[in-house]
Amino acid sequence: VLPSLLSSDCLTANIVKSHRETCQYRVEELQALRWKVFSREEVLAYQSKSVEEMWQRCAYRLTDSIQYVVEFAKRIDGFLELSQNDQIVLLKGGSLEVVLVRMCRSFNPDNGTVFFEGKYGGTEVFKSLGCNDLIASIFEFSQSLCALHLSEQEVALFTAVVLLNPERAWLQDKEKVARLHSHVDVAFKNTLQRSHRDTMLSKLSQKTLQLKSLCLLHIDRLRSFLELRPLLAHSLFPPLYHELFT
Ligand SMILES: COc1ccc2c(n1)CCN(C(C)=O)[C@H]2C(=O)Nc1ccc(OCc2ccccc2OC)cc1
Repeated sequence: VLPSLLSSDCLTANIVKSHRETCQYRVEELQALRWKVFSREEVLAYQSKSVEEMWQRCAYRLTDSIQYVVEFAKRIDGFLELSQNDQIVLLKGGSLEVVLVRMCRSFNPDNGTVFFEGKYGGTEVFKSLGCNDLIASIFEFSQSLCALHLSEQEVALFTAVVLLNPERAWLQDKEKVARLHSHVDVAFKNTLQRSHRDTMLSKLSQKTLQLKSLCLLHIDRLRSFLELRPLLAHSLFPPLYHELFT
């Protein structure tokens, strides 16, 4: 038992450290900004932006976050030992899922606002995107994830489990990813048991299903936005966003 517990604790420490180094904003910073809510005028300004400009702004903001998720993945013991192909498959399939889990740290459940471009705003800020169902689902997901009151350690381990998903299509060495995934899963379960939070596991598996449908909805809304503007994708979005989602 001892060796596996030691290695599991080492992996937990590595993942928590990797999260802390790549989480982009510390929770304290995000909490301290909660009072900075967009004014009526600022909301109206966002709502008068074109669909294209709003999609571009969101794509750039999300791509900022995704770059931190790429760095998080690279610091997880074992990730860089996977083939390049499998590293890209896991990031293509999981980076937005990780961003959406991390986003709960920058969501204020008391007034249903999320951090965006320096202040907090509600769903009305994103109206000109023209995909209120995607935005509503993201806010509902953040609200329900906040209700679990995940610690930073739990966010770190949960996002590592989400990222190292051996069921992603096109993996070359599925067994190798499955071994890495099971090590992280054991580390996560040990951590939850020690803090008597193992009731969390069933709730988190539901969250994983919701993440999958959220990301499919994002791809679907992005596709319908682009099918009317075929040439725009290359000029409008950061290359990484384009590479991951189109
Ligand atoms: C990792 O956690 C976080 C949380 C928040 C932020 C960040 N990181 C990076 C810094 N950031 C800044 C600078 O604004 C925040 C941000 O991106 N906020 C934000 C962006 C887009 C939103 O909805 C639109 C949308 C969501 C999903 C998919 C497609 C979408 O639209 C096309 C909502 C909020």
